[in-house]
Amino acid sequence: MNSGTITIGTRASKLALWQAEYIAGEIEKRHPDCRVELKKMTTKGDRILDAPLAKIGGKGLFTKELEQAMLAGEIDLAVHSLKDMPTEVPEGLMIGAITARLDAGDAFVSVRYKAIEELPQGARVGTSSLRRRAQLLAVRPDLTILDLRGNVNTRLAKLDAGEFDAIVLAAAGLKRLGLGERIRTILPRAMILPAVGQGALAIECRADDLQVRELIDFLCDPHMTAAATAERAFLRRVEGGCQIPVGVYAEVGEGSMLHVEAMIASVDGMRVCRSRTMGATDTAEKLGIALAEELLDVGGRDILKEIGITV
Ligand SMILES: NCc1[nH]cc(CCC(=O)O)c1CC(=O)O
Repeated sequence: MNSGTITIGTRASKLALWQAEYIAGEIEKRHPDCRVELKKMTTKGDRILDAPLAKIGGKGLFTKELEQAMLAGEIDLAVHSLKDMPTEVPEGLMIGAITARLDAGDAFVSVRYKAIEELPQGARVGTSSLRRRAQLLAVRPDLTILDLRGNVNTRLAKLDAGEFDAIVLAAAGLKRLGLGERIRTILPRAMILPAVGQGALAIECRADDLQVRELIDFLCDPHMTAAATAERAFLRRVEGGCQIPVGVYAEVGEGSMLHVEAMIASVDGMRVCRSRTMGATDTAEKLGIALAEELLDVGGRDILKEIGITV
């Protein structure tokens, strides 16, 4: 940060830009004498568009280049979708703030059909997420799940071109882009548990940059921070990324208790291990780990072993 100017690094997709501009606007509103600049960057996840993320492998596909630029001092902040952030943050960096979620849910989007129940036998549903695939197949084993990658606008264009009968996307991304009217239904959490951190933004900064840390502190949502702590602890314990079919959702409810719900499924949706727990918000990390242990013990470990992950 030089003379009141902060540089935010961002991916160049419409959604990433919207998110970075939103955070830049919030910072400037809160700190009128601070100027925020955006620096567009490309990540590995942006360059490889023809393969499912689970097949590309590796963690931090959407974050690594931004993190390297931050460590090199070229940018001061990176704004990410929390769900794109690996559970381990590189040495020297930290998540300085986690915002409230816009919407944690997954959206059912279709030209012809209003809801998943209306889809005919064998209907073609587009998603490259193993989590969505498994949970869709668990309730509708007849569906044909087809790979669908690309940014939100590309995915909608493929749906509109008739490649799919329906697609499933994060509701938050659609809403942020002003495409909320494309959502036919939000899939209920009883059917589809979201990805870790879905719908929330993470603002990453250098751990030793106290000035910037203080500047962004107002963006922290305490309830979401507790929820994210539990969700990310769960994911860390099951060694997950976008490579495995896991879903988890935490929320601070009545009496300030943190409720956590999670699932591990086989890729074909035939087996789903699902459970929930609750406790005080300051035990978020423990709750997430305990839930992971429970699910591993009731079948999750075997499911992960089949896809080559030993925990
Ligand atoms: N996987 C890519 C990605 N990362 C964040 C979002 C949406 C916004 C969010 O979840 O906060 C999306 C698109 C999607 O899953 O449909």
